[in-house]
Amino acid sequence: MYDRTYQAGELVGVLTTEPLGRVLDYRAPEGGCGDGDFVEVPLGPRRVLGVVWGRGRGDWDIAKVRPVGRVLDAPPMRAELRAFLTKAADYTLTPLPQMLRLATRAPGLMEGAALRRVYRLGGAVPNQLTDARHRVVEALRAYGGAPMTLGELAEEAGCGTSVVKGLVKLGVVVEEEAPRDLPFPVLDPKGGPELQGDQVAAADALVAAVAAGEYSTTLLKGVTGSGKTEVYLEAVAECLRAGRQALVLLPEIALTAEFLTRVEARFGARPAEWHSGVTQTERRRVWKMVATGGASVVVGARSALFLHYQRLGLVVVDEEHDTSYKQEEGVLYNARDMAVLRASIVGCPVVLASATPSLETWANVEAGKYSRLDLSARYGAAEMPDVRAIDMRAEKLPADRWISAKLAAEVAARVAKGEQAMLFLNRRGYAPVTLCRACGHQVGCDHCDARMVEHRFQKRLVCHQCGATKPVPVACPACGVEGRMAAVGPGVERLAEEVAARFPEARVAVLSSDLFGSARALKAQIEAIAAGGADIVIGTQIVAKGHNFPLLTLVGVIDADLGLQGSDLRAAERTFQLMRQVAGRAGRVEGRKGVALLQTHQPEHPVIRAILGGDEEAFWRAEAAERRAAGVPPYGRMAGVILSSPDVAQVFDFAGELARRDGPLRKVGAVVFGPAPAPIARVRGRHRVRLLVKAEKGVPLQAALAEWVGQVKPPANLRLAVDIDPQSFL
Ligand SMILES: Nc1ncnc2c1ncn2[C@@H]1O[C@H](COP(=O)(O)OP(=O)(O)OP(=O)(O)O)[C@@H](O)[C@H]1O
Ligand SMILES: [Zn+2]
Repeated sequence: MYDRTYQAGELVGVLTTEPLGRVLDYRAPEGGCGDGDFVEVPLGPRRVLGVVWGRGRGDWDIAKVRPVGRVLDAPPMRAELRAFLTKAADYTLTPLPQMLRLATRAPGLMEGAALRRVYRLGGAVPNQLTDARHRVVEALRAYGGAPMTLGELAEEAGCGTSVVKGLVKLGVVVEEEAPRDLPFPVLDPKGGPELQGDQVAAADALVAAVAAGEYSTTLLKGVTGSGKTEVYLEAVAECLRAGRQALVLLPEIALTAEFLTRVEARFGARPAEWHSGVTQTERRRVWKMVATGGASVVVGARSALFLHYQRLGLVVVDEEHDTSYKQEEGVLYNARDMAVLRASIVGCPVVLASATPSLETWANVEAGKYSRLDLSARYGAAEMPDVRAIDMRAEKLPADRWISAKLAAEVAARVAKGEQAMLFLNRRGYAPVTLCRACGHQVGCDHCDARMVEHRFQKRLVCHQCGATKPVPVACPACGVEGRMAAVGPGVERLAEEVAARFPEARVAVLSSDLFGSARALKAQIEAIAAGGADIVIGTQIVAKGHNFPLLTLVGVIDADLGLQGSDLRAAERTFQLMRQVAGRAGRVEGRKGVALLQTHQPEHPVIRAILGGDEEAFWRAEAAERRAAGVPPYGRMAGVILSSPDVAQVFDFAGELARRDGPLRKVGAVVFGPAPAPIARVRGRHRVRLLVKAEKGVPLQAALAEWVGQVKPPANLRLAVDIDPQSFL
């Protein structure tokens, strides 16, 4: 896609974010325009944002072709990004306008540069602040001193604007007219820790890859606590020296705060931050600065892949196995795979870091497509934890208790020594089921085929599918008998109750994504735990990822079998990754050896044995052999088609017709399975039906899929989504 310029009046194609299904023809404006220019074009009565996308097609009534309104004052979109969007759209079968929307999600793109009034911390030292005033100061600190508009600041602090104005009078907060969009401070690549053992060779290899300035993908596999982060930050440093930009993707916003602090310590200033929790003002600044070179390092969530890098030199995907890299709503894409695609188009290296890589990545290494670097020991003298099973069949626990005597004794021993214990249960809320003891009825959601989960903290039942809530009923909604509704099974809140009863002296902290109003509150809690502010930590999967709790020496997994149920083809892989990851939180400091105890009803299960045995390569080989035999990913290809409609008969009829007209799929040897009701057969009042397409690796599946679904036009209220390489089968 080479760039051309067009003289005034020449026909140009313009791609907009409107769902039109095609690039529209316009005439180049006075002064001409070029490929990639951001333009404002008339569309019906409106003016919309677009990007010049090649020469005009000329297949439009020439008398109706209108001129481009104006060329915007923004750096043009590079050919590289246009090519990436095109290929990503083709790969995920997403209409191009929807892809463009991912790349233009910055506010105010159509406005020019101007001054605006912003607020930042001033010199005056605050003392004796009211609660609301204190929150304003904290909000400014949390964003590392980045200025905010009055509205943003008041919203972040949860107070009225008069509180901010009051602080301005005191000199604690400064009000000023600032040019929009200041560049980010320059990061200093010098310094960094002295690397040890196999860290040295790994960092050298990554630095060399950055210096080469060519596409390559490297798996950086290192046991938990081995220094993967320190190693890839050396590659980031090399990128800074070479005057290129680095992107570090993290799987979860909750991890960014800790990570930014770490980058600041290493490079002397904070990098740009990009995710859904960032203010509009800051988003706009990041978008512009990335495009003009005023930001050299971006730390972000998957959507940071769609920024307009001026000179991208490195992409790091941390915890590359993490399922949250798969976007499950709107455009269905896997950020890890798209990172590799973008890097291959730009011509820069990708680092995939993980202690427990995905089988996809492992297989790509085996096939010689990716290279691999290993860090086999923890940093310093810290040792890997012992992992052991507790056979729950022998434990005979009463029905409302979940901590075995063995685990309880270990917890008590840690608490007595002043160390920390973590209890892991991957279930939010108080109890997964609310049941009537008189008739057996289970309370379900009114809009979904899902049971309501009791959240005692909120005093409500919550649907984890659609978010609907209702009070816990006193009388059974089915039989009307009062006072027999009972909570069945444990969630973290209920586990916390058991812990409080059994260890009344211990300080207990519960970490679950729904218990924190903001990322900041969660960060504060994590810091408090790291500093020794709790004896027992109870958590869902947010505790498994990336955190460093130096005092933690015991991890107890309440139900190691939880992930093994169900028919997901990745159940074994996911359980293995999660258990190894959570066990890896224990004993991260030298002299404090850690232990992980897995409560299980099936200690002989091959996956549980693999987790205990710790022979990872053997596990991957066995898992790979099974998938190969079954012809499923990564050794075969899959695509899911999810159809939904308020009308159950209509959606089954339509799915049935699609399944019968499978000619385009058969041409490439692909087979369609279904239709079948989706495991969650109704969400938000819509009935859901799935089709699954399986094909051999290497066949042109996307083209066949496009032809196949293109044969029949869905009725107006039926939604059809194609999920290439599906990760979840709900
Ligand atoms: N060469 C080094 N010099 C000083 N400290 C180091 C070095 N390597 C690692 N560390 C420290 O050891 C700890 C673990 O390192 P790091 O967080 O980079 O490991 P990781 O492999 O990314 O861990 P995880 O997979 O568990 O997230 C950190 O506190 C880090 O600062
Ligand atoms: Zn629901």
